[in-house]
Amino acid sequence: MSNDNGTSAIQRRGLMLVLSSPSGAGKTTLSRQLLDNDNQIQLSVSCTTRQKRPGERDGVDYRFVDTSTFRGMIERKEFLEYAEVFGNYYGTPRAPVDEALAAGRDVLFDIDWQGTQQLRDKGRADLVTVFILPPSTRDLEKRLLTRAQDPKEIVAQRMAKAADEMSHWPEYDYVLVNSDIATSLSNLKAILTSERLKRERQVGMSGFVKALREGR
Ligand SMILES: Nc1ncnc2c1ncn2[C@@H]1O[C@H](COP(=O)(O)OP(=O)(O)OP(=O)(O)O)[C@@H](O)[C@H]1O
Ligand SMILES: Nc1nc2c(ncn2[C@@H]2O[C@H](COP(=O)(O)O)[C@@H](O)[C@H]2O)c(=O)[nH]1
Repeated sequence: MSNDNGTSAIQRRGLMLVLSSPSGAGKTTLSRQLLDNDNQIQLSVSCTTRQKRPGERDGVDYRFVDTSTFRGMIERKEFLEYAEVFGNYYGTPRAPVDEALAAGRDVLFDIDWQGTQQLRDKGRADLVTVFILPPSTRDLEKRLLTRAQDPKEIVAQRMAKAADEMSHWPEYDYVLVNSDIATSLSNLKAILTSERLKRERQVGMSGFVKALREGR
């Protein structure tokens, strides 16, 4: 695994980049753009019991499962975290995350504050958390309506929860106000780059410096 500061083949530990926000602030949009721009990070595909939206693909956007399948996965401890959000279950399958991190790859999570708290409670050293805020409540509602993928009553339900969800912003390492998507993407990439360059994540650095000091 190489890092991004010009030194190649220096091994580093993978990190877990978590994005949370009130529904409609732009997590999914930002995640897709980040994944398109960065080949060292992969999406954690969650399981959910909610209905598939038009255009969503099973196994790509989510794994769509029924409630009894989800409960079975809880019992078998197959989730790294799970929560009930807007009346449906959502959970992060554990195995793909463990595999990616072990291979030194980064994992991107689009999960709510409850799931983030569970990961934090497990003391995951590789956690980097980002909360995304909309520029205004009006913009948030406009985004949910123009996304045009949920019925009006679902949009109203999500708007009713937004204030509660936004109260969790101080629990996160970074906070972005997603006004302009290009600026937000650039800020997110800056966070990722800085976090990757942290000394403790560059586990191959000691060997590299040793070789340098020996004149190799
Ligand atoms: N900076 C932005 N400016 C204008 N529109 C945006 C911006 N970011 C996202 N959007 C639009 O807002 C809508 C909601 O975005 P998105 O689906 O990414 O939100 P989300 O936070 O993932 O929501 P959810 O939690 O419901 O999955 C989409 O139609 C998207 O194109
Ligand atoms: N705790 C978890 N929350 C999750 C997970 N996957 C998605 N989510 C969050 O649910 C809401 C609603 O998502 P939507 O796709 O129905 O709009 C949103 O806040 C997601 O971040 C998960 O695995 N665990």
